[in-house]
Amino acid sequence: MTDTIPVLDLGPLRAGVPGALDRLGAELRRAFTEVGFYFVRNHGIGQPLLDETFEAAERFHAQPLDAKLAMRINEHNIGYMPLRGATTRVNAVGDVALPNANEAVFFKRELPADHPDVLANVRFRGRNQWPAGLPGFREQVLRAMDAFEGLALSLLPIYARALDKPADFFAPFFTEPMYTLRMSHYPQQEPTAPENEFGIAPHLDTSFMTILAQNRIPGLSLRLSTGEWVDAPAPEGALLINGGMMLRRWTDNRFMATPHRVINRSGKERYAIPFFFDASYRAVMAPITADGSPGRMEPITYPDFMTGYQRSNFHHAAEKEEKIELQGA
Ligand SMILES: O=C(O)CCC(=O)C(=O)O
Ligand SMILES: [Fe+2]
Repeated sequence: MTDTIPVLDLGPLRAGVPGALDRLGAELRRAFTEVGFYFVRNHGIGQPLLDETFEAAERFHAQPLDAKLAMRINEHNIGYMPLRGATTRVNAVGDVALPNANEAVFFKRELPADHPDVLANVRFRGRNQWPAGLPGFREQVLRAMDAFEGLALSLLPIYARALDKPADFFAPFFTEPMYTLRMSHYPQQEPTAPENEFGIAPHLDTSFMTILAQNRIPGLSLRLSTGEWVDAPAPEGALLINGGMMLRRWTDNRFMATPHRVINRSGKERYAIPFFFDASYRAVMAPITADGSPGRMEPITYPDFMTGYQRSNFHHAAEKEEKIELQGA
């Protein structure tokens, strides 16, 4: 399986070796036309930072339920989503009836109280909610998000070259990228749990790029283009990266978004810290076609895309959307 998922070594690029960018671009193109996932090595994010972020996720979820519910997820998609708070209804590979067996908390870029988007209550531009009783937690989350953002930005020239664009092609779209750090807790699923109960059901991410730190507890699997589900390997020191629906759409379906799922029958508690990375809030993403033609999809922004998606997948969003629609009616 490590044979199947390409491994991109960022060492030569970071060392400024001539030709490294174009070589990585070719490898990335292959990754996104054949698999939809790739590993990066020599990515520059230290293992201690990742370990401490996993620990922070564990500390967060170990709090009493009341403390977590005090920062319940809101219309900005920031805060705590209780166990079985989401059912994967769209993008699924099969029919999924049961809510996902995970609880999660979501953080976005830290915005000051007087930021114009905060003052105007612009959707998905709200302030983070932080737990009251966890010293050092906020700082840890901010450190992790900074590190993941830095890595994601450093990969953009590779994406540009993979699409035969100049290295700085993506820069104007990512002046203040949107991102979300999700800290998930997958309780052990009982051996007697129904077949169609998942930690997270088969889905596509919405993102342009998802960075996933290696997990010591297995459970993640991917669906190859052959239709076969395979367990994701976890090579030491590497990070797993995939593209979601935004990448697929923006590349006019040239780059694939690959279905994946989690089942936690490991007999242990499992935590995950995926980082979802997208263009700036107001960036207009018109299809990047091979021949410069307009492409199949309409140009779209992050909020327009996300509001369409949210309506179908998150229970809290569905309720909110209904209220919003009623207000507008
Ligand atoms: O828990 C994992 O390993 C992956 C989680 C995932 O696919 C997601 O949160 O979108
Ligand atoms: Fe995912």
